[in-house]
Amino acid sequence: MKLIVGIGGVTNGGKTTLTDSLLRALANCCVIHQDDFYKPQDQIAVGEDGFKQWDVLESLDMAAMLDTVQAWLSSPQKFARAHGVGVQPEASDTHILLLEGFLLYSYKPLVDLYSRRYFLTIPYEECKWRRSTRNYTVPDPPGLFDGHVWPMYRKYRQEMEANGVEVVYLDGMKSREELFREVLEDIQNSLLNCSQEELPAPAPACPARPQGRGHGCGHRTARPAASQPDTV
Ligand SMILES: Nc1ncnc2c1ncn2[C@@H]1O[C@H](COP(=O)(O)OP(=O)(O)O)[C@@H](O)[C@H]1O
Ligand SMILES: NC(=O)c1ccc[n+]([C@@H]2O[C@H](COP(=O)(O)O)[C@@H](O)[C@H]2O)c1
Ligand SMILES: [Mg+2]
Repeated sequence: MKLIVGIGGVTNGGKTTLTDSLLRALANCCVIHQDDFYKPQDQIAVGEDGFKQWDVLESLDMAAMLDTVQAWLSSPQKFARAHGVGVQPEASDTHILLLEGFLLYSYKPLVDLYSRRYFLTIPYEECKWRRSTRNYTVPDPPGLFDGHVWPMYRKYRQEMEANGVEVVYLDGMKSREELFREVLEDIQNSLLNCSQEELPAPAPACPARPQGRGHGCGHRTARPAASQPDTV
């Protein structure tokens, strides 16, 4: 069984922190960080606003990211070994790939590959404050947050919602521990549901189980969010 889980959402929402904790807790689990697919700095366009456009999809080599996901899909065991992840023989049928990044659900060829799409949100003020404490490889010039980062976040999120991409919203104001427990439990439940679907048909005496949609576990759509925190 293969499960691709997206840990997406706003910059400084806590994606990398949460992903690191999940990676330590889950067996046979690999990670792909979207940040690793930034194009070289001299290929990042400068907008009419004068800012380098770090927060647009075109600044990322998404085709290369997709290739990496496909390499995992074609052989999770080989991928894990190549990335120094020990494969546990007793859990070897189940493999999880975490995709982590701020624009995970805006690149069409990737969108349907997720079994679960999480989306971390935090309010504007908190985001601006956390961002001011971060050191990126290229430091933010004055005004970048209000002039580029936050408007692009709003734009891509609105597009995602308008396109009907179903995500599970996570409130990034919760503690690291609470978020970790919530998501770990949810992933473990997904694994249980998937393994139920893969069981042979029940014996005639048992009540019939509802039929799956025939796409396999890795291609099911994430359930819609129960509620969306009003954070934009
Ligand atoms: N749940 C949380 N509550 C408060 N601060 C957090 C939380 N998760 C992460 N942080 C802090 O917020 C900043 C951004 O976290 P990070 O995981 O790098 O976010 P992202 O990858 O979404 O940009 C870091 O300083 C981190 O320690
Ligand atoms: N990794 C880099 O080379 C680099 C350079 C400049 C800005 N950034 C920033 O990284 C952010 C995305 O990463 P986080 O979601 O971890 O904050 C974007 O908002 C972008 O402005 C990254
Ligand atoms: Mg990060």
